[in-house]
Amino acid sequence: MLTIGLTGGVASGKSTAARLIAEQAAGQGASSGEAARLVLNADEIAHRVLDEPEVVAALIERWGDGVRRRDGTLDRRAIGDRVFGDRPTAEADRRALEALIHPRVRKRLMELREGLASQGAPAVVLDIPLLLEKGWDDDCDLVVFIEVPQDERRRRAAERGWGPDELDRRESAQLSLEEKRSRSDAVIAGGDSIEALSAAVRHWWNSEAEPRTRHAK
Ligand SMILES: CC(C)(COP(=O)(O)OP(=O)(O)OC[C@H]1O[C@@H](n2cnc3c(N)ncnc32)[C@H](O)[C@@H]1O)[C@@H](O)C(=O)NCCC(=O)NCCS
Ligand SMILES: Nc1ncnc2c1ncn2[C@@H]1O[C@H](COP(=O)(O)OP(=O)(O)OP(=O)(O)O)[C@@H](O)[C@H]1O
Repeated sequence: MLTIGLTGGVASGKSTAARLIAEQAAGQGASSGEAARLVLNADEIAHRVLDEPEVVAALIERWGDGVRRRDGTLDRRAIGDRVFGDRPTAEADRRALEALIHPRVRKRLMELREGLASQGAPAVVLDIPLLLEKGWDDDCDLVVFIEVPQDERRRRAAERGWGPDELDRRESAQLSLEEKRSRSDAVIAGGDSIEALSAAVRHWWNSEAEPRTRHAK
């Protein structure tokens, strides 16, 4: 099974690119559900981990009731303010959060990947924002950088409801775009339109990835 990892700037549309790659991997005639199961999204897994009772308890013990919503679940916005903000404690808080969340995300990712391999899936696409930072690219046969100009990414971040500085705060907690780009095997332009992204993915898949599916274990 070919393992493809995605990287890029924040709000570069990695999830959209992942879906398009998975559609190529699943092949013509595959349903959208069959393609979607080939994508493993670390943000989604991390959000589920944040619902685990021992994780909720540990974070409330660290930060108090300010990170808890009325219904008892964690308030991701409040946690984001602590770990990406300008507070002097932000970096230490982020490291503590990652130390709690990442081993659980990693375990789940590996289980899901094993499951796909045992079902004979042709490929898996890892949509993991911190792929390179955490060395999880070691698990990948191919790493793809999704390139989107910063003003377009800012526009998409604003559509998510993020304030003007949120993208910079999060990006400054990640490797530089230059490093992500230089450590990738391929660069796919994802700024113009979904149609252009789709065509670029198709071209890359046919020339670089599909031939590898025949050799990948
Ligand atoms: C801080 C949290 C609660 C904020 O939740 P929120 O819903 O606002 O953001 P979401 O999880 O959707 O992440 C959006 C983007 O923020 C960036 N981001 C998230 N966590 C981190 C981090 N630890 N370091 C750098 N950037 C990050 C990524 O680009 C990600 O795609 C959440 O991101 C979190 O729990 N982060 C720690 C776990 C983690 O590292 N997740 C990333 C994948 S493993
Ligand atoms: N090539 C593109 N052209 C136009 N719009 C796009 C393109 N790629 C993604 N989008 C749009 O941008 C928005 C964000 O995309 P998506 O959900 O894939 O990003 P994401 O995966 O959340 O971002 P991140 O890279 O931070 O993980 C979506 O509304 C999506 O439809």
